[in-house]
Amino acid sequence: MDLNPPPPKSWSIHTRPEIIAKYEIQERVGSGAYSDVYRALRLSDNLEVALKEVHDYQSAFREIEALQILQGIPNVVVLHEHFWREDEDAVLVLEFLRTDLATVIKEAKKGGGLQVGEVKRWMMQILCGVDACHRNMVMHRDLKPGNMLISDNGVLKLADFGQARMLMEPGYVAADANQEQGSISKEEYFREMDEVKAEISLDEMAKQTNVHDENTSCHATCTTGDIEEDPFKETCSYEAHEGEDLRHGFWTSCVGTRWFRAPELLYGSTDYGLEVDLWSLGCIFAELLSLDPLFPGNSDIDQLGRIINVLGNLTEDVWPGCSRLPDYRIISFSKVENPIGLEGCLPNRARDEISLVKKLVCYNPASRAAAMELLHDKYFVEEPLPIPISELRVPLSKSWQDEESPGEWYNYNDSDSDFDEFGPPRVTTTHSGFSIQFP
Ligand SMILES: Nc1ncnc2c1ncn2[C@@H]1O[C@H](COP(=O)(O)OP(=O)(O)OP(=O)(O)O)[C@@H](O)[C@H]1O
Repeated sequence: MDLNPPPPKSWSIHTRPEIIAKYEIQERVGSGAYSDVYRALRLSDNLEVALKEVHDYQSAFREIEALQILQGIPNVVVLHEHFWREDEDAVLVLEFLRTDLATVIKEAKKGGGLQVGEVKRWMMQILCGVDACHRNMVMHRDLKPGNMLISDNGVLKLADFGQARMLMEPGYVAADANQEQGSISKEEYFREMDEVKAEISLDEMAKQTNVHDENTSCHATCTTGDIEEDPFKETCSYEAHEGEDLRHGFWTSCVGTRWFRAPELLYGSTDYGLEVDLWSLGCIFAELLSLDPLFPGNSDIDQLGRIINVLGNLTEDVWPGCSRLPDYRIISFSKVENPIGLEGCLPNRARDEISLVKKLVCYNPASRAAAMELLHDKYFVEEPLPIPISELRVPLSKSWQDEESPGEWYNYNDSDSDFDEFGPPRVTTTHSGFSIQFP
């Protein structure tokens, strides 16, 4: 159902002379946790663009940096230019993309479904985009169908890099569906990422001060370094701006949209990597196959509960080392005797489709297949073949907000609501504090 957009959070874009001198603002077409997005025309040539006014410093910084690194990659949204002056919100000028993968799924569910050849072509485009991000050591951290925008001619583009992290200096070869891959192996890029993370000393981290904006969300953090420095002084960097909790590691676990959030994040990991994107990919692929979200949790505990009901309990047998996850001993679930398995979530789907999802939706991050590997999966070269991009059915517009969406960051910090929704927990005291068990 298309609903009217809520009122914009700011009208400042209409009063910015440097913007209205170059663009004619048409209408607001979307908004997110930190942004308002407008359709506009570039006065010089009438090109349709999206003006994304970002109300959060860190989010703007990350998005601009990631899009600059990923410039020229066919499956990533184009950043034409940006405006960002002191004391003003950043405004990103992006290519305008009318619809998204969430709308494709919604339309398919309304009637007709998706043909296997269509599913394969959407998947391949997603894989090309994610592979390019990972080759450039960009961890997106918020992959979901609504962040996969689609052009009128069927090209899918990853968007919304406001939560992305740059893991190291860019320079890897961009992925292209028609190009031979292999300039860097999965092992290499995960190893290099680990090395880079190891190089960041805790001393350096300790110099940083987090500034939490309680009115926005738990990932709205920045550092004193951020504020003082010109954000674009360095063309590339590995930023150690996170580290909310130096006892654990370098990253915040508070990222991504719940339904697509990897179990290591749900268990509070701060030492995770590109594999969190691979989990999200698996959830998106399952949704393309079933037209329903794989794990539509209504709280973080419910999210974990749903995953456990499908994959079984998380134990050292399935993921050696999982018991060291920060919240592993705090949140425990009763034994699930008969997990339904991914087969149970994808009835009527072929074995090779389920096995593709299994390569991504698995507890142990090290077992998840890299995007590059999946691009070479036999699934994509077997009949029925992926249909040409020009034959994809593209919705004419985007459904506004999904009424059933998990509400992104809504109530993330409200742990009480999580517990209420899941059922009565059993709380016991332990030598290190307490433990909560859910039925
Ligand atoms: N390039 C674009 N072309 C057309 N519409 C866009 C574009 N970029 C964003 N939008 C629209 O604006 C909405 C908000 O954008 P986006 O998701 O990037 O913002 P956000 O504040 O980072 O969101 P989120 O709350 O998901 O983190 C999107 O759902 C989409 O509808």
